[in-house]
Amino acid sequence: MARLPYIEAIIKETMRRHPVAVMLAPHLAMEHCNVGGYDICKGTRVFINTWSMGRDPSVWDSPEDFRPERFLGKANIDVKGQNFELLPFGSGRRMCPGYSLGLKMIQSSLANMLHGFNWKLPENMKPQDLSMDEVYGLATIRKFPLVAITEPRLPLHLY
Ligand code: HEM
Repeated sequence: MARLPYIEAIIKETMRRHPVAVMLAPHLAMEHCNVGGYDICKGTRVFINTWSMGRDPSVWDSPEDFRPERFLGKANIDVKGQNFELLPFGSGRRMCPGYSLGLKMIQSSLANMLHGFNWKLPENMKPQDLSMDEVYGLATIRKFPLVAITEPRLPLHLY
């Protein structure tokens, strides 16, 4: 995967715009603390809204644009809980313990799907017609299923 930086950038950009968990699991402040100038009292239940963070114009340039290139050459912005502007797996002791497996599965599936097939939208449909609306829930899913046409791009004996 280290040699497929654009695939990695697509996944980061997707997780910024469409995080699987819009709201991270509730966390409880064990002690009084101050985060970014905000006092958080002991016992406060804290909700992290990754959806809003990914669309914050004070953090992201043109946040509504889907632009994987924003992550190229910026290896310092990662999804592993150290860059607080992008927390699709949470952060700290309660962050997702399956993040490495999850990332590898998404990266290899996407790379294989793009390597093995040409993808296009159904006839007459333009990319801008594609609804990217979501349904809020424990995990965020598309409001309207994606319909795409695939055709093999490799010799048939390889499938
Ligand atoms: C792309 C795939 C995945 C995403 C986006 C994801 C996302 C998350 C998020 C956002 C949390 C909450 C973190 C927090 O509140 O700080 C979480 C927790 C958790 N995830 Fe994942 N996850 C993924 C895959 C997996 C996989 C593959 C496993 C197991 C094999 C897994 C197991 C868990 C467990 C056990 C927790 C609870 C951790 C705790 O509360 O201490 N996840 N995940």
